[in-house]
Amino acid sequence: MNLFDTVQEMGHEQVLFCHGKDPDIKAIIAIHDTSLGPAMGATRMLPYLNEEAALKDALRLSRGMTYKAACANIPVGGGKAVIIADPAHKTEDLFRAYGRFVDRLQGRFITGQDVNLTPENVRTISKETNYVVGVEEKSGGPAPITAQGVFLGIKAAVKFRLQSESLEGLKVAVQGLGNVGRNVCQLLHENGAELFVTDISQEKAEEVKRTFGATVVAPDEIYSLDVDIFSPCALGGILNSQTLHSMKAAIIAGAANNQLAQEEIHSQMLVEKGILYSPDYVINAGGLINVYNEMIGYNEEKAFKQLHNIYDTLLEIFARAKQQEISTNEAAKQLAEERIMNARKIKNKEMIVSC
Ligand SMILES: NC(=O)c1ccc[n+]([C@@H]2O[C@H](COP(=O)([O-])OP(=O)(O)OC[C@H]3O[C@@H](n4cnc5c(N)ncnc54)[C@H](O)[C@@H]3O)[C@@H](O)[C@H]2O)c1
Ligand SMILES: N[C@@H](Cc1c[nH]c2ccccc12)C(=O)O
Repeated sequence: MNLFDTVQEMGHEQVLFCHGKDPDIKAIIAIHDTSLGPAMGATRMLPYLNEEAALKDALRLSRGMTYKAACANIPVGGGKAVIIADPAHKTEDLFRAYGRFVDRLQGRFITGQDVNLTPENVRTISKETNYVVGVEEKSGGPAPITAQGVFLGIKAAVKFRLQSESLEGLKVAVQGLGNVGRNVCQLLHENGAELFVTDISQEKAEEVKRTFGATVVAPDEIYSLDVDIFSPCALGGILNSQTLHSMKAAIIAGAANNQLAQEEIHSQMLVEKGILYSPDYVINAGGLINVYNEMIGYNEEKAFKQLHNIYDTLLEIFARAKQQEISTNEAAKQLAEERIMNARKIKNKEMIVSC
């Protein structure tokens, strides 16, 4: 990877390589854009195959956070951090060293819990910096609100693609029954949908089968089911040439980040197959809305009002994509970039006035 070319192409403001000897720490903090406000992005910990894979993850996820905040109309920018390590080797020293790196950014980057971090780990990071959210879980953690946002996104897609206000009798395949996926199943079940589910944990799948009458399928069978909606709530990269080839669903709407394996190729493939795709960073903004509201003083009414924007924003994106004959992914990007450009123009005007 040609580092500066990539960073320039993706529009990042700053990428920090954090290294320490004692304790041994390797982390990357990617700040994509702060036009709308400080960069918010949770921290994940993974034993990446190589450093390039870690960097790619941080760059792509941080850009996703910028677009996520812009589409959700939240006045923050996008960032993301990855700690390159095996989660089996967590230590207090490691998280405190990481916290000091975050603190040195003096609020340009605000972080919290993502893949393989626990609320306890985030609490340890917060011993070194105040620029952490979700420590107290004042609002009950982000997953329930993320699931509600996904549910609203599914309803918007059903309205646009199937011209229906109801989910009654629709078949939905849910991949991943973790914190978000299980809540999505509950909301779908309560609204009359028929569930087909999978998880690598047999225990989770059996529990959802018992509780919501779902049909359990093997992990590699979930993509090709004859269903109306596919809701990916587990991993990224699941929309690829192989899975899309056999996909029969009319709608894809789920919580997972970075669903498209290769953005341009696979968003185009979705258009060609006539599948309506709800861009991941639009439909899964509930978690960000939640932590943002925690940061400014949690107000449930306000948070839910912002959450409901997901429904209207998706309808706007679908209509824009149809009108311009572009992918929904491209339409979402356009919307986000317009909002960021407007914010920059206002900032520039304010600077001229105050000069
Ligand atoms: N938690 C949030 O608020 C939030 C917000 C935005 C986006 N997301 C994204 O949504 C997704 C789910 O988040 P979560 O908090 O529910 O995570 P989680 O870890 O609680 O759940 C993920 C589930 O997926 C299952 N899984 C993993 N690999 C699988 C596979 N190959 N096939 C089937 N199931 C598999 C796991 O066993 C687990 O049950 C993630 O991609 C996350 O980045 C979550
Ligand atoms: N990880 C969530 C949002 C989130 C949860 N906790 C956070 C802390 C800081 C910033 C963002 C978050 C997402 O991908 O949308």
